[in-house]
Amino acid sequence: MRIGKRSYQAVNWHSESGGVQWIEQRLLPHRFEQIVSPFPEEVAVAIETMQVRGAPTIGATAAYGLALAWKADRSRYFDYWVPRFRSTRPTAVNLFHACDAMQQCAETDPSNDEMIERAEAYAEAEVAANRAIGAGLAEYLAVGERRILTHCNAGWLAAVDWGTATSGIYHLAHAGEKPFVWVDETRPRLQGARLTAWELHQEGIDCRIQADSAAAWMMAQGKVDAIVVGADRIAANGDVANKIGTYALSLAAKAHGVPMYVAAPKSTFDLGCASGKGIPIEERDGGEVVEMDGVDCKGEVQQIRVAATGVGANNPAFDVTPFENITAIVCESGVWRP
Ligand SMILES: CSC[C@@H](O)[C@@H](O)C(=O)COP(=O)(O)O
Repeated sequence: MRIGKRSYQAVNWHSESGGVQWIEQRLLPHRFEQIVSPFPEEVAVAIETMQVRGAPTIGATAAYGLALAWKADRSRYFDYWVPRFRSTRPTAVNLFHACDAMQQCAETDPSNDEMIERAEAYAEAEVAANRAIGAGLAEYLAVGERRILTHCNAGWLAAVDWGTATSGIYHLAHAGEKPFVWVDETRPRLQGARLTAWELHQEGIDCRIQADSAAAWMMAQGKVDAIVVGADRIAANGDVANKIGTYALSLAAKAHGVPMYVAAPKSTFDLGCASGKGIPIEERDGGEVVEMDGVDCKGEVQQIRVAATGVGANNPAFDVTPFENITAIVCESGVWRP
């Protein structure tokens, strides 16, 4: 999608250098920087430290990283590199599907180029899926549901390109409609305020950031026509793991009769997981809750602490929304009603 007049993807193969290129998402929206690396360990660290994040982007980045590992260190591929990438983050199942796909390819003893082609095919399939999801979603949202609330960043930064939740919004805008988006800031890492609002702004889409705790009140006042979120893992019964706060949104949506759509590619489904009870939820450092960074009046990045020193913080990164709170799950092959 666009930044200014140029199109970018969140992660891609950088053929000039034979490495992986990604957007350093922790610097956004204040600084735009792309990193290129030929080292699989640096790619694994980029996933762990959330330089890249969002379920489909995590999967594609791991696929590229494993193509690099095949080239750099083939003898340790199965025993070290595949487990190394699988350990980078626990909740988004796309990561595990990508590792499985690259492992299967490696078992056929391919050339380095074939492994890179496999990773590219993996990433391209995600982009095609997201585009198709958007076309399906746009049909729903075009029927009067134009004040859309979204949570976290399920945009193109999270999904290589197009986004999952945002894809429908972009399709509507490209068709000349004028969607409006309430962007939940998404505590504690603020993916909504930092990333989604920036993405939408770059695409010229009207949006407004709000505190997560404002969402239910906006629904109570009839100012939200639909909620669209992404997912990190969808269990076989339709329970959906997504960014912390999604479950609370679903309760408010149900109470106010607001439709809640989940937009996700098939790579986010985990049919081996019977229900949300089996989904591993990432626990992150409490520092993310009590510390913040941003730019000061001179444009320099500063970190501040908002709570008393020595007070601990609880930081579950995801929650599970039960299927009965979800109106529909839109994926590339159609619409599923849990
Ligand atoms: C299209 S991505 C959907 C989800 O991955 C997204 O909503 C989300 O929860 C991302 O979490 P993050 O911790 O930023 O990787």
